[in-house]
Amino acid sequence: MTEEDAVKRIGIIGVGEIGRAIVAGLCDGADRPPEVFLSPRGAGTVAELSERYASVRVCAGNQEVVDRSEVVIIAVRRHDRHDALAGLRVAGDKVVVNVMAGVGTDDLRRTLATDAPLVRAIPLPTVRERRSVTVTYPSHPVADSLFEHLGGVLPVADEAAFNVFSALTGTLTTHYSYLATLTRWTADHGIDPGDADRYVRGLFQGVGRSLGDETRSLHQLAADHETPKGNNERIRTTWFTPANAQALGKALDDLLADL
Ligand SMILES: NC(=O)C1=CN([C@@H]2O[C@H](COP(=O)(O)OP(=O)(O)OC[C@H]3O[C@@H](n4cnc5c(N)ncnc54)[C@H](OP(=O)(O)O)[C@@H]3O)[C@@H](O)[C@H]2O)C=CC1
Repeated sequence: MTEEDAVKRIGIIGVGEIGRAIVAGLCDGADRPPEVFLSPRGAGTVAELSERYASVRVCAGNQEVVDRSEVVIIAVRRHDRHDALAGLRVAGDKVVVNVMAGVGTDDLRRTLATDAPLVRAIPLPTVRERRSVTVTYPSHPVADSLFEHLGGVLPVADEAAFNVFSALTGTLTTHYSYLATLTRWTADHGIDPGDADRYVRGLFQGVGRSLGDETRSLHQLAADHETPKGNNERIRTTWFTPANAQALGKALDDLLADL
């Protein structure tokens, strides 16, 4: 994205975990950060962000966020959306980016009663370091260039495809819990919990790094880490059985049906 293309005024309604990560991604170390306008809820967080970044300002209310911005990012929790948004006036020349999981475009259009383009997006917390590949639908040049700047953008063809990616992001904390379970098992066998924690983190940081090697498929990476009849093959085939894989697929299907 060139400086000329860059969105210059970005509003965020709902400044919690993901809102704060987006602000950091936009402003941290940026030569010419955009002006960012924040909704006032979460007074401690927004005050801290406006102190840390000169281009960030806290607005008196959500309508002011909309009025000052070219792009408005909606990042409240799903069940807070009516309180946060009902009655706002959103002119047709704004672009609204909806990052709320499980809130479709039709639903948001009813709440906002606007003709403005509405774009759904799935930013991940790594937008903070400008390393999230953000899925968007529908593709919109302004929203796509915003997320391109935050680590990359993956526009998809329809809302059904968007929901498939959205379901995938629901597996993240399971992954952390899997690692915590390995650590607990290690400590249960008499290993110092600090050593267990450090070792498990190190093991899987190695996995994270090898995922960066896109010349090898995921199956190839697995095969490269596995000795025939070795320990990895044993755990994979005795624990991650076809029934286990099927149960994971079913949990994802059930989630998808609710999105
Ligand atoms: N966390 C993540 O990794 C991701 C989250 N999302 C989506 O982003 C949304 C927010 O998630 P997350 O950041 O985790 O949630 P948080 O609870 O951390 O943040 C939500 C923020 O919205 C604020 N808020 C509530 N009501 C209003 C209102 N009426 N006007 C303005 N702000 C309001 C809350 O303030 P208060 O604390 O005072 O209630 C809080 O600061 C969710 O819909 C989620 O699905 C999407 C992608 C990734």
